[in-house]
This record gives sequence, structure tokens and C-alpha cells, in this order.
Amino acid sequence: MTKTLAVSGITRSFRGVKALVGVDLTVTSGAVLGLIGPNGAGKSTLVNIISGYDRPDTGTVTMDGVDVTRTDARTKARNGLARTFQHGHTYHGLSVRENIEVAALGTGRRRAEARRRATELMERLGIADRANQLAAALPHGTERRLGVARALAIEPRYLLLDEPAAGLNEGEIGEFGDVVRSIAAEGTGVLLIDHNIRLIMAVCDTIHVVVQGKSFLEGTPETVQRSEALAEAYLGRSGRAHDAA
Ligand SMILES: Nc1ncnc2c1ncn2[C@@H]1O[C@H](COP(=O)(O)OP(=O)(O)OP(=O)(O)O)[C@@H](O)[C@H]1O
Repeated sequence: MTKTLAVSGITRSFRGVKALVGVDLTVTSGAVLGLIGPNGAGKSTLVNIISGYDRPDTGTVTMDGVDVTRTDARTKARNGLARTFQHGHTYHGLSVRENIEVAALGTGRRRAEARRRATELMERLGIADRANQLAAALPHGTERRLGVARALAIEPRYLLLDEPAAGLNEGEIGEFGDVVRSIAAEGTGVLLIDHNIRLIMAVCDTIHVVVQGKSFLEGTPETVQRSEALAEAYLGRSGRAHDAA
């Protein structure tokens, strides 16, 4: 049976503001699902709910068939669900290497093993030259890649990436896209949120579009790019999806 992280009928309001009004999507092991939508569409709220940092008003989240809707973030992480954040969540007083080691140690690895894993992940994310720098001193794009390395340190079965490519230049985005593909190739299910439509089109197997808190459209990159309904709803005019980047 294919392993999945599935979200069904999720709603969430904040003091009258309806952030999510009905989202259904499925992240499949070994595949990359892109999640796109205009600012304020509810993407980060959904990631918070899936990862256990928030609870939905209604709806369910299941991980490999187990209901984890109300499971806390720490337990979900221990069970193989990792996420990155748009802001912070690195230890500013620790070096790049230490930040990754701490994440690996948190899942019960021994020190030498955590150190090996950190070395490997710094190489993989292209941040090895920053190993001894304090996280506080990192440029934005490097801090995002450190966030991805920390998430990978727990060897997740599912990985939620919330705008991981912000602050990267075009060349770095290409390399980062290769990293995302390689993560999926190892069997991890990836949910990728990013405003860089070129990255989304290049790495996603399927793209899910949310508009005003609602699942709006899902399809292959080609289908989504050609969708006139998307152009209307997403851009508010006739046009192609990649204009939105
Ligand atoms: N903790 C909160 N309290 C109140 N309103 C919130 C909270 N979190 C999100 N919202 C509101 O919910 C809606 C969805 O926000 P969310 O950040 O999930 O959108 P998004 O698609 O991630 O946007 P962006 O692309 O700009 O990151 C917005 O109207 C936002 O103001």
C-alpha cells in the first residue's frame, strides 16, 4: 500500500477570519506535492496544522493511516514528520554544525553519529563552508537551507517545506531543486510551498492550489500552468500561472 500523509476537510478560523474553509490533499511517499496560492490563502496555517503547531476546527490529518489530527508537534516529529519555518527556529547562539547536530541528537542519535549526519547534510545543502558560523550571522537564504538540514536530520518520512527557497539566487534555486528531488527519490513524501513558480514547476510531481482557504485545483505542473480557471482566480485576470512568481 502506498504510504501517505493525508489531509481531509480541514477548516480553521481565527477570531472570525476564515483561514481555511475546506482543504483536502495527500502527500505521497517518494513524491513532491507543491502547494501554491496567493498571499493569505492559508498555506502556512495548513502547514502549522499538519505539523501539530496548530489544531483545525474540523477535519482530519492521517499519517500512514493513523489519525494524528490532535497529536502534538514533538510526537509527530518523533514519528517522522519534519517541517521548516519561514522565520527563525534555528538556535542563533549555536553554529551551523551544532544546530544540525542538536536536531539529530533530539531523535536519540549518539554524538558521533549526529556529527556524521551534520557533515553529510551541510555538504548536501551547500552550507559546509559556514559550518562554524553562528546561525545568528547567516544570510537569509543560508538560514533557510540550515532549516532544511535540521529538518532532514531527523530522517523524516514526510517533510513540509515552507518557502525554503526565499533568499536564494537563481543558481542556488536550481541546486536546491535538485536536493528536493533527491529527498523524494529516497522515499520521503515532500510538501513544498514556494512563491517561486519556476521552482514549483521544475520539482513537483503534482501541484495543489488553494485560494481563499479552499482547495481549488490539483494537477500536474503542465495542467496547472495551462488552467484558465487558475489564471482567473489566482491572478484575478487572464494570464499564465508563472506570471505569479
Ligand atoms: N494566528 C493567527 N491569528 C489570526 N489570523 C491568522 C493567524 N494565522 C493566520 N491568520 C490569517 O489566516 C489567513 C491565512 O494566512 P496564512 O499565513 O496561512 O496564509 P499563506 O497562504 O501562508 O500566506 P503567505 O503566502 O503570505 O505566507 C490570513 O488572513 C491570515 O491573516
